[in-house]
Amino acid sequence: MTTSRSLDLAPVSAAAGQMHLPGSKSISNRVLLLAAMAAGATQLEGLLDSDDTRVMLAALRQLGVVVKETGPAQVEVQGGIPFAVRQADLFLGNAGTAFRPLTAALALMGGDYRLSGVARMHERPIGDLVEALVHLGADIRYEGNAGYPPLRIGQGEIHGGKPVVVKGAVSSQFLTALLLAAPLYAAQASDDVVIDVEGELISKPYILITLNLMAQFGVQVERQDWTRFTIPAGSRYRTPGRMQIEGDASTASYFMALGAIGGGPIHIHGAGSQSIQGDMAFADVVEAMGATVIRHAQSIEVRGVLVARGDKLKSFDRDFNLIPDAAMTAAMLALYADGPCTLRNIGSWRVKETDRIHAMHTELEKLGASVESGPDWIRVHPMQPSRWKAASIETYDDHRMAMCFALASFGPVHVTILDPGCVSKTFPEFFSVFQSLVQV
Ligand SMILES: O=C(O)C1=C[C@@H](OP(=O)(O)O)[C@@H](O)[C@H](O)C1
Ligand SMILES: C=C(OP(=O)(O)O)C(=O)O
Repeated sequence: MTTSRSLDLAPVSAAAGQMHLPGSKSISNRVLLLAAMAAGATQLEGLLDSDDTRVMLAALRQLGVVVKETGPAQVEVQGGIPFAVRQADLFLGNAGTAFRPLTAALALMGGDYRLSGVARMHERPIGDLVEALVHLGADIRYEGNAGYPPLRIGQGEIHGGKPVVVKGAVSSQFLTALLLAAPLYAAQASDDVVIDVEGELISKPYILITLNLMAQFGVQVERQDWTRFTIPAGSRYRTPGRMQIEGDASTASYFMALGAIGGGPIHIHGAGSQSIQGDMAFADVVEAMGATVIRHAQSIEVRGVLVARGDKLKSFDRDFNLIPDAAMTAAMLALYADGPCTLRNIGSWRVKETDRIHAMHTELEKLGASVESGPDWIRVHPMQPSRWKAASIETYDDHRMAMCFALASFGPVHVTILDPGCVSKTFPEFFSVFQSLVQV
């Protein structure tokens, strides 16, 4: 039964069927901004319709960018810089992919802006990005705590010449933000724009998404390893005319998992071997755990074991730095493994929609699981059949907590998901799609 406050999931035994992924969040928010910065009209097809893209769309419209809805999941963006509106107060919810890139773009736009979000967004760090932009001459002030939103952005005096230095250990979105915004001043610059990464860079595959999409909008970035990125002087965005957005690979992870523990086959349409998203590597994770994966160009099929009948997946001890979002799904699969599963190098979980290491640890224990965790790792022990406890799972306003814990319904107890509506951050229809694929 569904209420707005909770969703009761009865034990399920198997899963099979077909599903179509909603558009990729990471790609949708990048191409909305790219299309807004590229002169002329861009048709975007397959756009994600969720909280994170709605705040980006609303912000762009507030900034004077004309965006017309031309069909389902389809918009036409009339781009051009600078944006027409030079003064705006923008609310960006909890969308990192809107907040970070808009901070960089608006810092170079020559207007006066205020950027804020939900309370949790004001606890998510942005200092490394602000520091890089301020060194470049941007005028950015913290309205509350130093290092965190809300931000006030003024006109600044951007000076080129030196490399822009950014740290990448807290979030790759800071580098993505600088890269996406770089053509705003590379267009007029007489020298190439150089961005250097200081120290470790996490979540690297997301940078490849950024570079790929910038190239589709006419800007070729030269990458030297993961330390130096060069945007040629004179680079400016050109509209590709039309762009098809692929399905969301992080969302695909829940359905790959469903095939792996519910027998399958689950056929996931919208992203496959041609995907530009790093989270497609979650297919390798389920494969290593014993599932059979068939990769098509734009879809993927997963068959697996029947954990409700007592079958087991193989355990793992793995570094998940490259796929931090899909990693949460792997933590759930650990319940059905043949030994303890360790997820390493996931320190960024602490600063996402919630402290995900804490949240996962706490909620898995409510189900009866034995869990250990440290600053940047978590270990989940497989569930013994007699240990399962019916539980109400807190979701901490984190869409991935809600989507992950749906996978607990393969245990023998009822699982209640609290505030299931929080899936609207990236996949408002998640639970109806999930329920259409499972059998009691
Ligand atoms: O650039 C992106 O689209 C994203 C990068 C990742 O963040 P971090 O780089 O902060 O790990 C990821 O967790 C987030 O959901 C989307
Ligand atoms: C970390 C996430 O989101 P954001 O884009 O807000 O960083 C996520 O979707 O898991």
